[in-house]
Amino acid sequence: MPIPPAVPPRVLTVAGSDSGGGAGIQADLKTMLALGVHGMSVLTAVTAQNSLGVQGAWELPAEAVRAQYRSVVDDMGVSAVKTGMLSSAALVETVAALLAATDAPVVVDPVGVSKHGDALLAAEALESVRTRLLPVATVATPNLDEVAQITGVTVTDEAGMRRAADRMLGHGPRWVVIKGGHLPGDPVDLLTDGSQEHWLRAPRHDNRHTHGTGCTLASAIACGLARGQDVPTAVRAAKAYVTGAIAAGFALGAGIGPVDHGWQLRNAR
Ligand SMILES: Nc1ncnc2c1ncn2[C@@H]1O[C@H](COP(=O)(O)OP(=O)(O)OP(=O)(O)O)[C@@H](O)[C@H]1O
Ligand SMILES: Cc1ncc(CO)c(N)n1
Repeated sequence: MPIPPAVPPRVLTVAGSDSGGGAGIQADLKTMLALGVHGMSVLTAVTAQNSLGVQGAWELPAEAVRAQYRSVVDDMGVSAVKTGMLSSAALVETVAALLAATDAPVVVDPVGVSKHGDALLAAEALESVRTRLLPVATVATPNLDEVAQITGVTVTDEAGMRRAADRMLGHGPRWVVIKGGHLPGDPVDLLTDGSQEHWLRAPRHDNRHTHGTGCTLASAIACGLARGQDVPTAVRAAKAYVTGAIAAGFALGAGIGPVDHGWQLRNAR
């Protein structure tokens, strides 16, 4: 058996708990295990959630978020950070202030609503996302609903994705991935830093069990960055990983089941 490196790449997720295990902290930690890094977590909120929607959400105090972050970063160190559900303006501002002081690459998934349309971010927090969180992002990964909320651009085609990317980059992230998964046809994502443009195409899997796709993609990008990959390499690998996880999604519950974060491990058996 190969001897593992003494210090593995360490990825920290700052996100909410999804009791159904498809999205949120659970998706992030499973992705990190599957991609061979050490996963760590700062919990921002607890949701009661399943394949049918979000039945309840409870936010943690800013002090608890700050304390978790300090515990991890000051002792174990981080190679990359991923943010997900931040719930309120207070938590967005708290997390943005912590991240402004890190040298590690930061992947910001600006989570707004769940697949079922349940709010995971207060409307009044959007301005803090624009002015405090996006400027500290190495990569931001909005879906089309989040793009509309943040920039006001309604995207219906690839030209619209380009316009939306320009507007997103205006808020300060170094790179943006505009996720086109909600457009009809094969899912296309646009990765750009304003000078390079990469169109990432994959076959659409008609599996409706897609709970957690966005969290999984963002975490997988953070894993690649933690391994020292450049942004285009990390995003391409993450897209391949999430595509496989969607193809293998689990028909669990009466609604939208979770993607299978362990699909590569199962295939390898
Ligand atoms: N049916 C599908 N088949 C293949 N790829 C898909 C499918 N749906 C989405 N994707 C891809 O999955 C990734 C996540 O995109 P999506 O737009 O679904 O994120 P999201 O809405 O933030 O997800 P969630 O809210 O569940 O976390 C993107 O790379 C997108 O292109
Ligand atoms: C806790 C949590 N974070 C993110 C998402 C993404 O939609 C979700 N459904 N739940």
